[in-house]
Amino acid sequence: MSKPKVLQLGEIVLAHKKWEQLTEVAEIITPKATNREEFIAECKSGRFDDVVAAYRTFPSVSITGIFDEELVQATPKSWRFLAHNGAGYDQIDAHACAARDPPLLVSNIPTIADDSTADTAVFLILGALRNLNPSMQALREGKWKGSPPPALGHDPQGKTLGILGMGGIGRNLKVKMDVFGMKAIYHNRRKMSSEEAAGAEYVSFDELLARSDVLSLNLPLNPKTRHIISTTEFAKMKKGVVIVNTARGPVMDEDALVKALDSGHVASCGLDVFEEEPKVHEGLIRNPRCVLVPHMGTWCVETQTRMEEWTIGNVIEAATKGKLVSPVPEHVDLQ
Ligand SMILES: O=CC(=O)O
Repeated sequence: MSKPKVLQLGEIVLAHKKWEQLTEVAEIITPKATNREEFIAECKSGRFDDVVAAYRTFPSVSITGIFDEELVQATPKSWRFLAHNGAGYDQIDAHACAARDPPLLVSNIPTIADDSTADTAVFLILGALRNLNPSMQALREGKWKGSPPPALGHDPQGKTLGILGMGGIGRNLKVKMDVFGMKAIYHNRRKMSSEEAAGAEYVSFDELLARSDVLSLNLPLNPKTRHIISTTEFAKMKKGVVIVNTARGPVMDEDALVKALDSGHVASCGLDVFEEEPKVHEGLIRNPRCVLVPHMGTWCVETQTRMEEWTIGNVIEAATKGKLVSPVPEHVDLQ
């Protein structure tokens, strides 16, 4: 009997052993396309007609483009599963995938990225709050702390950490920042139990904005959360607030952030994600009070290995059992 076909969209960098397990149960094919137009043509050409599942990475978007309605409609009906190697799946329109007949079911990696992403947020909180970046920059320019030295930073102890989005990463961050003596409040679509929120206090969105000394964005990007933080929201925050974003750039209006930084209303920020990656707003680059990291929240051997392994596990389950291990929340009831 022939093996089910799996489409590989993106490289396997670390989890080679797990990939071997997949090759024992599935035949792997790779696209010939080098851009979206070619990929859609390849989908329509019949070359993927027996594909049942695909493995995909973030960078493979350079070949396929985003999985929107147009692309989803071009995929063959045999292709039922899309295993995404990442926590955030904003490159995939989960609703268009669900609406296809039959649905194209999507999985992500639910908890594996929590530690490393929260760790990145800790780094950014401390860096931005303590105002470490100007003198780190001055040191490399041979100017020691810089002249005059930068404004004094602030201790995290006793400050209020506002968490917008209390999922796995928000919760993980809350627990870690307890050690630094921060008091955590949060806002989320739904109020969680005290245990789920690790004891953080639930507040309304406006109260979160008004009370936070540091505001950390930990929510997924979707049409409802795009620019959830913009001019109106900055105006409701304390003067001197610190903003940290390890979620997705477009949840915050970058132009509005730059204006709030320039006016001094926002004291400093720590960003791992940007609105138009890899482009970074000039107003952020020129401002030494911005701690900037080029989307490296999960850039660690251990996490990346586990992310690849988990995603391959989803593909194996799909190819051999016709279901996913960790479907995205929108698709849980569809399989
Ligand atoms: O940004 C990283 C992820 O969503 O996994």
